[in-house]
Amino acid sequence: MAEQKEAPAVVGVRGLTMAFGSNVLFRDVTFDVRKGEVFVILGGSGCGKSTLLKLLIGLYRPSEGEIRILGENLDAARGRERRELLSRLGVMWQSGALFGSMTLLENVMLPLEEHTRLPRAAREEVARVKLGLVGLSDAANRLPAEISGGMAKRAGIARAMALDPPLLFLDEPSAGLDPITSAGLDQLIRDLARDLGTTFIVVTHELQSILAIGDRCIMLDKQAKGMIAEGDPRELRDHATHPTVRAFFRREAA
Ligand SMILES: Nc1ncnc2c1ncn2[C@@H]1O[C@H](COP(=O)(O)OP(=O)(O)OP(=O)(O)O)[C@@H](O)[C@H]1O
Repeated sequence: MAEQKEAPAVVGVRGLTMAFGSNVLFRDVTFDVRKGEVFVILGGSGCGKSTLLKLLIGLYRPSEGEIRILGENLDAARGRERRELLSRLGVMWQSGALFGSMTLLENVMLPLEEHTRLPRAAREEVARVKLGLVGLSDAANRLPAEISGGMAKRAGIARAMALDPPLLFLDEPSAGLDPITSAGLDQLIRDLARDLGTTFIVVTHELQSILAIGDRCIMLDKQAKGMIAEGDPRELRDHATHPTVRAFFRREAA
């Protein structure tokens, strides 16, 4: 979409290298994520997708390179400045990571309790709105054990959106879901990106999801220890020449 090419970068990664001891996961990774797009990080098992996500949300520090988030240099931000920057990022982990002893409503209220001074009634109202956005209004008083896997993911997204983050990170959202539930979640992600203008960064290796939700993607590769593709997933499927990229998008053996 033309207007998305014009949109400002909300994430800027330059020359990013990450190693654990002598184990270099990837080198010299460079990309931008533009406001309002659904950006997918993909690649085979062990190539460093989750590690890249953790770098972007400040859980790890890079071995080399620069990460700019919402215009700020993440590594240079310290103390309160860093905490404030990180509190503007919403994250949904693979399992949904809901607290089992709390209702869905209480789970979504939790970040509001931690990061705002809103009175209880206002926190509850905001949380109900978020549950409504993900289609869970009727399940507000249920416990995580009483809902399906797909609902747990939706609740995880509602909680990640509690503070209206401009940037939302999703770690393997379709993991463990059947294809129909997974397609419903993809539709939700697209709707939220379109209606709220939220930027999504999604780690996944589900080809159907990538094609359904991704405006752009990057592909990491374990052998290459870095990025081997960047672009519109549909164009990569149709035109990529790199054998690993072609194999992935065309579901061929590499
Ligand atoms: N905290 C850590 N300490 C040491 N090594 C780590 C750590 N985290 C990850 N690694 C190494 O990085 C590799 C890649 O891990 P990562 O979880 O980022 O991959 P991934 O692409 O998300 O894989 P998957 O799709 O299987 O989840 C691991 O195989 C491991 O060797």
